[in-house]
Amino acid sequence: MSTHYYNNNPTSALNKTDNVHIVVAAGSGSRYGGNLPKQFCDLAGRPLLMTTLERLHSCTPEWKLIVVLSTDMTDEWLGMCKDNSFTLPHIIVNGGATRAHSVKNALSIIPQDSSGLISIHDAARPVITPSLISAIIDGVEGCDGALPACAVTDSIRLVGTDGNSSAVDRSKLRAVQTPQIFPADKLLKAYGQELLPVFTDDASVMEAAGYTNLRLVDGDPHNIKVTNPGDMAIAELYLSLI
Ligand SMILES: Nc1ccn([C@@H]2O[C@H](COP(=O)(O)OP(=O)(O)OP(=O)(O)O)[C@@H](O)[C@H]2O)c(=O)n1
Ligand SMILES: C[C@](O)(CO)[C@H](O)COP(=O)(O)O
Repeated sequence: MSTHYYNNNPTSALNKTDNVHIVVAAGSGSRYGGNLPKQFCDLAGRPLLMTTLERLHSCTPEWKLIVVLSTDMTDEWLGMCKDNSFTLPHIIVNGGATRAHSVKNALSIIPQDSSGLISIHDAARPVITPSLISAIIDGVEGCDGALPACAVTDSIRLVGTDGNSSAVDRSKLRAVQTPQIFPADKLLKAYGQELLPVFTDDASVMEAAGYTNLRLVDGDPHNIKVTNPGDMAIAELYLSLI
């Protein structure tokens, strides 16, 4: 796996006490569609990923940034950075077959004796705010990790294999967002296990490894994941409001 230190000095890239944001941006954006993965599509005049990175950095300027990119998009991303005079230092790591594998690749460059915090954030969630990040960081204290979650506002039905469905008590459900933040030592251990398709987020990886003391903090309904066509316009609107 190659590692690219964008606008940074590789010898001073990561120390064991560093706090790190891992921004996963190696997906193909199949639900969003189009020729370019959504994280490189235009949001307010430049590639979405730049907004995500800048907002994370402005909330936590001392945290290091790792960006996970598919190998076939790395040169294109570097070109976009040049074209947009985007100079924020970040380390680029190759993506994996699934989101979880992309995270694992990023973790492979973190010092194994790291004592910092690691945040994992979807590139596709550009409307991240300082107050949400602060609440999650505060939430990690004394826990195995902290993650933002929102109450579900639609009614929910569970669909069986026979096509029948039944109502579910939505008061017990939460929709989970990112960033999800964990002590590095625990996260590194958790990602040592075999990665299963059911691991759709990092909290599920931690839980499967026995780290069940996970604190849910109030999520932000504006912190949407750009997933389907139309979501970009909503994200742009939300950015203009916050
Ligand atoms: N192999 C993968 C798959 C996803 N991601 C990242 O994980 C985040 C959440 O995934 P999702 O929104 O599902 O993105 P895609 O996988 O690109 O979308 P789709 O499922 O529609 O193809 C995104 O920022 C995406 O780039 C990643 O880094 N590596
Ligand atoms: C990590 C996540 O954004 C939390 O809601 C979500 O699980 C990602 O799912 P996706 O299918 O990879 O978009």
